[in-house]
Amino acid sequence: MTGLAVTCRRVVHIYRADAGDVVALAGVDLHIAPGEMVAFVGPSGSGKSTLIALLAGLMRPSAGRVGIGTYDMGKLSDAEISRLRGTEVGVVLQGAARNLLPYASLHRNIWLAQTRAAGTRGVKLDDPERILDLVGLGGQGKAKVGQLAPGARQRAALAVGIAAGPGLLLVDEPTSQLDAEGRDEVVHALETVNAERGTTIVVVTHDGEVGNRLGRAVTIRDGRVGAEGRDGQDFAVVAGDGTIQLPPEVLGEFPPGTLFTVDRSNGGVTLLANGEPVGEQGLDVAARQADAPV
Ligand SMILES: Nc1ncnc2c1ncn2[C@@H]1O[C@H](COP(=O)(O)OP(=O)(O)OP(=O)(O)O)[C@@H](O)[C@H]1O
Repeated sequence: MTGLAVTCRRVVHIYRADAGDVVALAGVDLHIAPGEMVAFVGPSGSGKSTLIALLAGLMRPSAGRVGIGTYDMGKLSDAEISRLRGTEVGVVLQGAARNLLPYASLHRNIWLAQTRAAGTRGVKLDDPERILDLVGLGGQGKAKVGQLAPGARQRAALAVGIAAGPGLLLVDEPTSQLDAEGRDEVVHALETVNAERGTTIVVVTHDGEVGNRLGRAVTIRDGRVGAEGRDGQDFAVVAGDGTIQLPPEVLGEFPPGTLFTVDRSNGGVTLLANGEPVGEQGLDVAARQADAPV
C-alpha cells in the first residue's frame, strides 16, 4: 500500500499518577505527508515516546486529534485500532528483541506477523524473501534471530514491522545500541523501504545524525513541536494556537516578556523586538509555508 499521512491537531497527553499529573504533550500540531520520512528528536523526557505511542494507538490522547490516513484515531474502537496496528500501521518497539521470537528463524518471524495480519480482511502479503531483501538480509531467512549481530537483529525487527505491508512504519530508537556501521545499515534499510514502497516512516531517535539522514527532524521540546530541521536548515514552527518556541540560546537574546511588533508596511513581514528590527539583533527571520516543497 502507499504511504499514509499523519496529522496531529492540538494533541495533549497527561499521565495521571499518584504523585501528580504529568503533562507529557502540551499541544502538538504536526502534519506528515504520505511517503515522508521524519525523525522525532529532542531531550530526554520531552515527549517523543508518548507521541509515537499515540500514533501507534497504544494510548489515546487526553485531548486533540490524531489522524492516520483517513482514520480519526479517536473515533476507532479498541478492536479497530488493534487491527490497524500490524496491518496498515507497523510498529517497531525500542529494543529489537521485543519485536522478535529469538529461537525462531527470520522466515518464521515474518510468517507469524503475516499470519496475524492475514486474519484481517484485504491484506495482500509480500514474499518473505522480498521483505528480507529490502532490509539487507536477503538469503538469511533460515538464520535464527538470536544468532544475528545487533545491527542485523534490528533490521530483522524492521522486516517484521513491514511484513504486512503497512503504509506507516513507526520505529522507536532503532539505532541506540548500535555502532556507526550498524546505524548506517539500519538507516539504509529505512531509506530502501521508503523508496521501494513509499511507506511513511517516523523514527524516534536521540541520534542527530539519523535525524539529518531522514531529511526532516522534528524537535519535541517540553511536549510541543519546538523546531524543525529540513535538509540541514533549522526552522522555528508556529503552532496551531499561534505560539512559537525559540531555541534556548535565542531566548537568551529575547527573554520572555520581550515585546514584538509585527510590521507589514514593506509588503512582507518584519518583526520588531522592542522597536528594533529582529535581524539587527542577530536573528534573520525567514518564513515559508509549512507545505512548501523542501
Ligand atoms: N507512564 C508514565 N507515567 C507518568 N509519567 C510518564 C509516563 N511515561 C512518561 N512519563 C513522563 O512524561 C514525560 C514525557 O516522557 P516520554 O517518555 O514521552 O519522553 P521522551 O522524549 O520519549 O524521553 P526519552 O528520550 O528519555 O525516552 C516525561 O516527563 C516522563 O517522565
